[in-house]
Amino acid sequence: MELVARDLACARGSVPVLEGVSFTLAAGQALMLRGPNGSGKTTLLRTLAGLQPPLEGSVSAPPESIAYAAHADGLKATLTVSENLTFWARIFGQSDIGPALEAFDLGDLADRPAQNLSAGQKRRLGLARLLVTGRPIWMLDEPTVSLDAASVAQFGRAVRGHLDRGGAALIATHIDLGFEAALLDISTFRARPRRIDSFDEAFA
Ligand SMILES: Nc1ncnc2c1ncn2[C@@H]1O[C@H](COP(=O)(O)OP(=O)(O)OP(=O)(O)O)[C@@H](O)[C@H]1O
Repeated sequence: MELVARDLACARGSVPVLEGVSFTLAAGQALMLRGPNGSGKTTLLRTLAGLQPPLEGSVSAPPESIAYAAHADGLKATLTVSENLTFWARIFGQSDIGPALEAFDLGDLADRPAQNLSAGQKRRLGLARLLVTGRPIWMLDEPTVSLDAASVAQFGRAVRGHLDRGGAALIATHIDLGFEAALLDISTFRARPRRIDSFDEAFA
C-alpha cells in the first residue's frame, strides 16, 4: 500500500513544528527520516499514524494500515514473551506468532516474563510485535535503541522481508540498517515561528 503525504503541517503542544511536508512512500519502499534532535521526527510520525491530527494537509493511508512503534516498547511486564505477542496478535486479528519469535530470535525466551528481559531483549520483543500486526506500513521511531550490532542486522532483515512482501516503512534513525533506502530530511520543513492560541484556531 502507498502512503502519500500532501502539504502536511504538524504541531506539538500547540507550537507548529513542521509545514509543507509532502512525500510518497511506495509499497516495497523504505524511507529514512532524518533531522536533528527536536526537528519534529516524532511529531511527524505521530501525525502520519493518526495519533494527532495535522494542522493542515492530508495523509492518504488510513491509520488502520499503519503499525507505529514509538520510543516506549509498550510491553505487558507480567506476561511472558509469547503471551505478549499472542495478546498483540489477537488485537490485530492474527494468530501465528511463530514468524515473529523466529525473526527476532526470541524462541529461547518465549516463557520469560517481559519484566525479566534485558533492555535489548525488550526492544526486540517490542519490534517483533510489528510482525503480528499484519499492517502494511511500519512507522518506527528510533527502533534500534538498545540493540547490539547483531540485533540491528536482525532488525534490518525483518524490515527487508517486510518490504519484499510489499510492505513499506518510514524509519526515524541515524543507523545504517544494511540496505539502500531513500532519505527524507525534515529540517527543510521547519514551521515559521507562531503560536496557536486555541484548539479552534488550530483546527478551524
Ligand atoms: N508535549 C510537548 N509540548 C510542547 N512541545 C513539545 C512536546 N513534545 C515535544 N515538543 C517539542 O516539539 C519539537 C519536536 O519534537 P519531536 O519529539 O517531534 O522531535 P524529534 O525530531 O523526534 O527529536 P529527537 O531526535 O530528539 O527525538 C521539539 O522542539 C520539542 O521540544
